[in-house]
Amino acid sequence: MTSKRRLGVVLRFYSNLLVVEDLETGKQYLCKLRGKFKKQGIRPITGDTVEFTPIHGDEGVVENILHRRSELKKPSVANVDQVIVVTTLRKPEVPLEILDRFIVLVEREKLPLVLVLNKIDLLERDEITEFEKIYGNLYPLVKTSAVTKEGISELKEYLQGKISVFAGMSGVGKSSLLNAIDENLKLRTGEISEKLERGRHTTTTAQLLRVRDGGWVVDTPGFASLELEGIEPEELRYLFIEFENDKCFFPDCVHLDEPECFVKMQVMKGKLPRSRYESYVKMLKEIQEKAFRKP
Ligand SMILES: Nc1nc2c(ncn2[C@@H]2O[C@H](COP(=O)(O)OP(=O)(O)OP(=O)(O)O)[C@@H](O)[C@H]2O)c(=O)[nH]1
Ligand SMILES: [Zn+2]
Repeated sequence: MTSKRRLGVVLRFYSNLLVVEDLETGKQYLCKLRGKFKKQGIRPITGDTVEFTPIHGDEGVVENILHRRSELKKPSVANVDQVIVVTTLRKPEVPLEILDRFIVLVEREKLPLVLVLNKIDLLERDEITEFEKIYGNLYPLVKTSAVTKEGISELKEYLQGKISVFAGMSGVGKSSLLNAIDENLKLRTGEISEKLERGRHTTTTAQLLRVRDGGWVVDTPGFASLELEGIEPEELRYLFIEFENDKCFFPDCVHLDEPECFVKMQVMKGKLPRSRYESYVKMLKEIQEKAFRKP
């Protein structure tokens, strides 16, 4: 029996066992951890790339964790490549301020963002155009309908070869989009986990689901809490990526009441969307108030 080490991605956990997908063959292995991990106090998390040795059949042992490119805390997933922020303008009408909050939180994690405007089957042409005017130049924007399937293949292309987290307010259609992308997504947990689920093991951590045409999606939405916890008042302006913060008269300008503020001038001239600026001001005031209330 050959026991060559292979590279895999951690899909999910069952107490002390983990399911690893071979990066080359796509085959899934139920793995144990080498004892050294416990001694060293290190544990792989969902999304980690690991070196593992197949033992027999579909079992293996994890030998090493490779360098983590990124680590999201809620849900706890390593190596997330991008966040897909889904929003809608009707049913529900997601306030732009809520969308901007999602964007700020993703920017804070320094993760690439793809914006999805879903339920376009419910929208008039000019509603879409207006939305595009604000966000079209900031982020890749995919317009979709889980009902008519418009934009689904474009969205699939963004998922190719990447680990993606979906985010967005309740009811915008995150699950519906995943179903439209791959109708087996919810079921595709592999034979290994079926075997386990018949036992009493359950998985409590986030899981990666394999997308049929390539890529993985995290099974739990990201950024469930829209708290701006930990963001400094001086930091917020950099999370609005279109603000040209270095052009104001005062270098530390936070674009509120300072004179000769370039950002406010741009809003006045219509070169910067008012809604984005208003979201910024609301969030800034909220952060400032919290900072003030701190003992
Ligand atoms: N008209 C229309 N309805 C849609 C579309 N996508 C989803 N819906 C409907 O919107 C409702 C909510 O969709 P879900 O996929 O459950 O939304 P979600 O974002 O996963 O919601 P949470 O699980 O609460 O976070 C369902 O009734 C869907 O059928 C769409 O593109 N067009
Ligand atoms: Zn300014």
